[in-house]
Amino acid sequence: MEQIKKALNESPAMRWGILLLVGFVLSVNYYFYDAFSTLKDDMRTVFGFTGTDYGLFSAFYSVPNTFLMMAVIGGIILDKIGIRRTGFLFVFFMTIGALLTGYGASDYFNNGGFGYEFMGSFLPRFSPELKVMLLGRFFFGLGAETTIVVVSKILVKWFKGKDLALAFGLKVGFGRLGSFAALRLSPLISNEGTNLSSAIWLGAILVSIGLLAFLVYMLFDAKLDSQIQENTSEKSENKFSFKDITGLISNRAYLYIALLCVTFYSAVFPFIQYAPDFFSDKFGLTSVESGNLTSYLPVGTLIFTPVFGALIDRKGKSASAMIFGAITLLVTHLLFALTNTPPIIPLILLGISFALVPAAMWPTMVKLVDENKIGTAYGLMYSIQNLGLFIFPLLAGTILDATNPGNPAVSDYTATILMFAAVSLIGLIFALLLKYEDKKKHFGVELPLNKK
Ligand SMILES: N[C@@H](Cc1c[nH]cn1)C(=O)NCC(=O)O
Repeated sequence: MEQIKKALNESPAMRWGILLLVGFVLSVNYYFYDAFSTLKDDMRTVFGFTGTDYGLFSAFYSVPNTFLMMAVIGGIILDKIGIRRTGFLFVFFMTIGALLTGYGASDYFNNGGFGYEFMGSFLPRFSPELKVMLLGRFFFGLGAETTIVVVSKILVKWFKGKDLALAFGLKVGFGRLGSFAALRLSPLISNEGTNLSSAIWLGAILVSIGLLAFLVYMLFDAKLDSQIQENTSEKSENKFSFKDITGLISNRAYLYIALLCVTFYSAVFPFIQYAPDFFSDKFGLTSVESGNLTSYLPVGTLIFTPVFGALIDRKGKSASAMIFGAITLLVTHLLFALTNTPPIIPLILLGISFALVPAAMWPTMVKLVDENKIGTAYGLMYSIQNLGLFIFPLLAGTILDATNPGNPAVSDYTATILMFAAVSLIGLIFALLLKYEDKKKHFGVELPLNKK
């Protein structure tokens, strides 16, 4: 009788070790994504960026994923050519993008370094440093989003049926750790703009170390694949068909989750990109104080997303959790916009929402889609989500400039935050529709994820 070897993913120590490794890749990804929010005012004083320039820089992350559909293409490539090759390619893009952004913000470039003259020779409305930073943000976004899809597939591969929601919660936690570090370190290093480019370079170096970590992961992935093939003598052949996409969007439950995803995150991530500036303008805090205050958000979610994930593994109730999280988000923005409640209170509410919805939303996908289509499903969801991550930072910057003419040092954010409240309300409607659809079609969204 042929002996079945114990595969690497059967070992809990290996599984959690892998989570640590790919979690690091996510941490540096989120670090670079969030490294700029506390630098908004420094970029205004050093580079002369307006609210719209900042919004454009923030939004450029999403251009490849929305207009070139790169996250969905990345997901399709992932299902077709596998984790190692796709992961390497997209972590590499993310690294190139981070290095390019650092270059655009560097003193060397801004003192007439390589490419400065050329970048100044077209589109004079945009400064040379903004143009290079936009290019960098473009490549960073192109790589970073598909990297998250790759990491999600890695977790499904190693954890399916074995604390998957907890693993997803911890994955999100690693991302939040990166955001926390960025919110704390960026303003400290930048020191009111005197070391602005060093603050950005630190992020670029961390992303480069993330590329090395992914190379290490690839060794374990190859080993696991060889074991799976030995044990099952199965060859995984995954042909992409457009029916995969049409199949996904004709599944209403999938569509509602994707629409909740775009609305929920559009009311959270773009808000965070402006939160430090909002806190200092509305509550008179310094950039370090407002960065520290904002950083409580990722810290709270770092702890609570895995806790909620573990609960969902055991008790289920994912759709109800998404509804509750969406209501909490709406209340948060209304408190921020219309009251002078001490900001820590709405921030705690935002933390609950920001922990609950991701803990429930991401692992629910295994209830709706087969594992060999999961990359495409996550990729499509990210591409749809990126449309929101493109539109809303820009819209926020435009509303901010329109309601505060003259690029003042202190701005009134009421209209901008009310816009986020309206988006949260739409998200709540999709969460309710998801629960209704699940009740009708019995996908089991409300059931626990762990196998009995
Ligand atoms: N598509 C990402 C966006 C992001 C934020 N920071 C870095 N990337 C996303 O939605 N992540 C899911 C999450 O809950 O963090």
